[in-house]
Amino acid sequence: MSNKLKIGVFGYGVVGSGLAHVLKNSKGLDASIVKVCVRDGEKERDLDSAVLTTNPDDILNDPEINVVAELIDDADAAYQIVKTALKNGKHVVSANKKMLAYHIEELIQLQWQHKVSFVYEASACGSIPIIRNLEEYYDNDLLQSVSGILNGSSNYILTKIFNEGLDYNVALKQAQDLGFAESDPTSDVDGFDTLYKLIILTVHGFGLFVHPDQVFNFGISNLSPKDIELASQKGYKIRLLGKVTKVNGNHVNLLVAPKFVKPEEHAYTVESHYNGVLIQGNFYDNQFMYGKGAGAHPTGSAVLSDITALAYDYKYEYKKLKYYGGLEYTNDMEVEVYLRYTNKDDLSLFEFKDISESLTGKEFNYVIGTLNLSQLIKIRQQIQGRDIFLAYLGDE
Ligand SMILES: NC(=O)C1=CN([C@@H]2O[C@H](COP(=O)(O)OP(=O)(O)OC[C@H]3O[C@@H](n4cnc5c(N)ncnc54)[C@H](OP(=O)(O)O)[C@@H]3O)[C@@H](O)[C@H]2O)C=CC1
Ligand SMILES: N[C@@H](CC=O)C(=O)O
Repeated sequence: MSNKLKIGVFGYGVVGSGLAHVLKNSKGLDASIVKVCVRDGEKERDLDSAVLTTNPDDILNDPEINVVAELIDDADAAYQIVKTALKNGKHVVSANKKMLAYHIEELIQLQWQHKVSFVYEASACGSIPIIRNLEEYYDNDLLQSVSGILNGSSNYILTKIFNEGLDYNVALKQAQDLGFAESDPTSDVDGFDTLYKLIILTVHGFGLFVHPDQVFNFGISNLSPKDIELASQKGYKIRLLGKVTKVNGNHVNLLVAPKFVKPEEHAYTVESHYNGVLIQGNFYDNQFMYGKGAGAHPTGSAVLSDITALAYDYKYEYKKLKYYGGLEYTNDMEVEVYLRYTNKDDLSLFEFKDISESLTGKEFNYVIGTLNLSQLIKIRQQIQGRDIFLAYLGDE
């Protein structure tokens, strides 16, 4: 892009203010924030009132603004903003994984149609440049799986519980106060945030659009001290993982669930709000990326990196979509799971093919066994609200 970057920012919360801070502290980029649109014009902010607005059109219809940074916590409003910005010929940077998970296919088409760039590195794994790497380096057929800890808040909570014995709700409150959690933190703890990120990584890693409803996701909100005790006795930690795997060469599966993690696995070492992504491929085997997955400055840095890329006319090429299509989604996969349940009738919902370990007691019942993921998808509405906890075993 030959022109100076004139940025219109939507949102001045954790990420928006983080971007302003890192931009102020980075030299050599000819870019400035000329307008910031927020929801509440009355809030106290460290911003010149001349740049502040509550009217989206002040950015979307300003011909001087050539880059829109969409950093708000409302996915529906974000979708409208991003669509209009692209249609108005503006380059767009976004951090909004929920919006992307539901609308990425349409927004990719729109950016092509209007010949602008749409980049969103901050939407997956905070400061880890995973999307750019999937685009540029893992741009061939060798990639077999991408898995890991994609959510900083849940990892922060699990670390605090395991390492310090902190109460779940206290740890969650800390994650919120530190700016790691989503405005609705159920997205973090119930695995939706991980799911949205995994969907984005699947587009870039495997060239496949998967609707969030197709994927089984389970979170950590039902975790009990008994689960932690059992995992610890076996020498495991519990971590919330997202995993996309190529199956039998022409299918792809996505899974989001807590996992019993062994000391020799990469995820075992990932603590606090850090994320860790394991990339597995033919011939190169395992590669691991690690970094801060949430918070103002790590995420602001990822947004700044996208803005800098725009200065060099960077666009995602979506090579996997264009040249490696043909993969289909499947949930027909065997998984080994740990299921802890309170009500004995709940066990009958699960069609275990074999059970390797079980315990039935007054207050604590569990089984470890194998079942098919497609069966879990079928019963996912039924298991909601029940006092059960589920974690998978097997490879990370
Ligand atoms: N926090 C993090 O670590 C990370 C967050 N993200 C993503 O970044 C985005 C922003 O998150 P975060 O900064 O934490 O959220 P915050 O809640 O801290 O800030 C949200 C901001 O959006 C503004 N806003 C909400 N709706 C509108 C609207 N319709 N028009 C204009 N402004 C609006 C709010 O305005 P007001 O201040 O007036 O309320 C606020 O400034 C989300 O999509 C999130 O998922 C991605 C990676 C990491
Ligand atoms: N709430 C998210 C923020 C970054 O994506 C997380 O905790 O990872």
